Amino acid sequence: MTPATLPTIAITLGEPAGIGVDIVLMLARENFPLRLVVIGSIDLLRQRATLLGIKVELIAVTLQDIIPPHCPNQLFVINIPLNAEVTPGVLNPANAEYVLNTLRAAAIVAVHGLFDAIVTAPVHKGIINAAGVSFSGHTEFFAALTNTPQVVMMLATGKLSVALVTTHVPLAQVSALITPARLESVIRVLYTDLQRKFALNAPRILVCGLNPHAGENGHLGREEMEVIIPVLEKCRAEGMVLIGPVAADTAFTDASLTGIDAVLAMYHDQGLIPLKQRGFGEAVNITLGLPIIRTSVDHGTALELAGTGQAKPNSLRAALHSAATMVLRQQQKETRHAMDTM
Ligand SMILES: NC(=O)C1=CN([C@@H]2O[C@H](COP(=O)(O)OP(=O)(O)OC[C@H]3O[C@@H](n4cnc5c(N)ncnc54)[C@H](O)[C@@H]3O)[C@@H](O)[C@H]2O)C=CC1
Ligand SMILES: NCC(=O)COP(=O)(O)O
Repeated sequence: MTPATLPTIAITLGEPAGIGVDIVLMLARENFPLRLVVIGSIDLLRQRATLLGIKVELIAVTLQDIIPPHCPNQLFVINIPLNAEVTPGVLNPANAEYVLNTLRAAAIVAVHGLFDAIVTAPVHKGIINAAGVSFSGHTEFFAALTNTPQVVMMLATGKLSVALVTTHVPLAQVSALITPARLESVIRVLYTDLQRKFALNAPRILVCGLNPHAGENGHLGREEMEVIIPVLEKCRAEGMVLIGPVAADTAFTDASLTGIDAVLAMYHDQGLIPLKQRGFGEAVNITLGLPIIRTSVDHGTALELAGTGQAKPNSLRAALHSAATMVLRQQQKETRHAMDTM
């Protein structure tokens, strides 16, 4: 990779009272072949760096600037001003708009192709809602900003990738949300992006049932018979390899996962408990279906660790690596396509 082809990646700092700022500063000390631009408050970075004893040169840039390859202990920053002073660990609804502004800026630069990908540090969904803005997550926020009708949340660690049919919704609403239309479009996005972004020609997807024992032939719930099985049959008829619906309680055993590229879980905790059990702190959250590349950490704001130096940057490092890999894969595909059409 020559410096000219190094991906440019934007990182948003997330909730200012959380560990997002800390782990970005920690990662800045490392060496990696990328161009990095932080989107967030330069004052906040300066204050937290002092608190953590991290020596870092912070350089304010604009969208017109060319970003050089990353050098350890240096960060280029698109400054988004805070609305209020920040005390690590203490949430303040006054800064919710600041957080949303960082996400809006990141989406704009990615959609317009100024940067190749977005990596997000964690936000606090509760405080944004407390500030009066209905917000269920980056996934849904970026879907709305980019007018994307169907996005899919997928977390990956090592060989396990888990995608979700429903994301941040109350458990009581899950069954009603598992409609044939939604399930089919989630499967199509997952299948297409496993091919496009992960270079899997014929992905093998293991689909969980919703009910205990995948409904036990309708005796323990009817969603499998009425929704899941018909949709899987329709998609299989097009050649997709879809295994299931399988009982979710044994879907994540090593035997069950052999030869599987991704598991499709029906709801958040069905998929993310086993995923985080395997690799919490090392996994990556990827939004499939977006017109931009977006990855994130697998953890939250960990308010109690902010400013202590105890937060680990491993998941953020993995999220950067994963975004860069997807960018390079896309660049190679575009180059091949250009050569084919010459
Ligand atoms: N990508 C995102 O924006 C995400 C945001 N969240 C938000 O974060 C907030 C807090 O969520 P919680 O359920 O408490 O989860 P959490 O992930 O913040 O904390 C769970 C446990 O893991 C520890 N932990 C988390 N990240 C760590 C790190 N990098 N290094 C060392 N230890 C770490 C925490 O100290 C805590 O004990 C919520 O508002 C939630 O919505 C949660 C997950 C992802
Ligand atoms: N459980 C994953 C999570 O909360 C992160 O969601 P998002 O902010 O990436 O949509």
